[in-house]
Amino acid sequence: MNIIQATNYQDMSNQTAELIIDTVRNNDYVTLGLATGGTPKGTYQQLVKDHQLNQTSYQHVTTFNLDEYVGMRPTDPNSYRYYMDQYFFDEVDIPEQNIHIPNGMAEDLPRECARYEKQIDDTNGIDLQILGIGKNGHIGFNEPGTAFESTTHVVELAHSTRKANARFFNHLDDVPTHAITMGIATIMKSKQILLLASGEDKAEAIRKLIHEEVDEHMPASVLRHHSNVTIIADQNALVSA
Ligand SMILES: O=P(O)(O)OC[C@H]1O[C@](O)(CO)[C@@H](O)[C@@H]1O
Repeated sequence: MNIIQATNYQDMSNQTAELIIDTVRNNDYVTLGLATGGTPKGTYQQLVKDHQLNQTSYQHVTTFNLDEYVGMRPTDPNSYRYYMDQYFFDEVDIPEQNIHIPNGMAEDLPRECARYEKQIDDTNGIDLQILGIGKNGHIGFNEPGTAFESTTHVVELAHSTRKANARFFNHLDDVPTHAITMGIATIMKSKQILLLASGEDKAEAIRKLIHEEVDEHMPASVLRHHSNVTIIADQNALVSA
């Protein structure tokens, strides 16, 4: 695993954006795997800035998001679709038909998961996957104990994850209990992975990821079995590493 130490959140965001921009500019077709949450917001801001300043185009880019809440309409401000529109898609020239996010409103959720997984495979897989990390080591919404062989599936969110995400909602009770997420095996099929982490809150998870053994109770640890992973973390997230 490569580890890039950034000085702070802004530096982490700038360095991540530069790597994404390089990939987007230097390939005729690119499939990006995208993450939500607080961590990648600054990266999207940099991508949008670069699109406005340097006209980096996303016409040839296809995207697959990691996850979406079950039962949440895309127009709900707390949905990940809304987040992506707000911070990235509405601000660049990506064609609507190139955007993919699991449909949390699907009536048949297992079927939606299978459809999403197949769509990723049919697009020839993800070239560059962006990941955040939960304090408990989750990637996407794959909570501790998720099988490393898992593909896109429905998960029940850990209480700690709902609590952490409650900051985006009015009340903890409003945080959905379930989500659709790419599985660990789906993430591992990506050709290249960038995992971002900022702040002391993530230091313990990053320490375990780097130093402890690969174990399903620490979902992110699976990344040590991937041949092209870069951790881009700021100093605070690396204090224990
Ligand atoms: O970036 P944050 O907000 O700390 O979240 C970390 C991780 O948790 C999630 O938001 C899910 O809880 C992921 O999407 C994200 O990668």
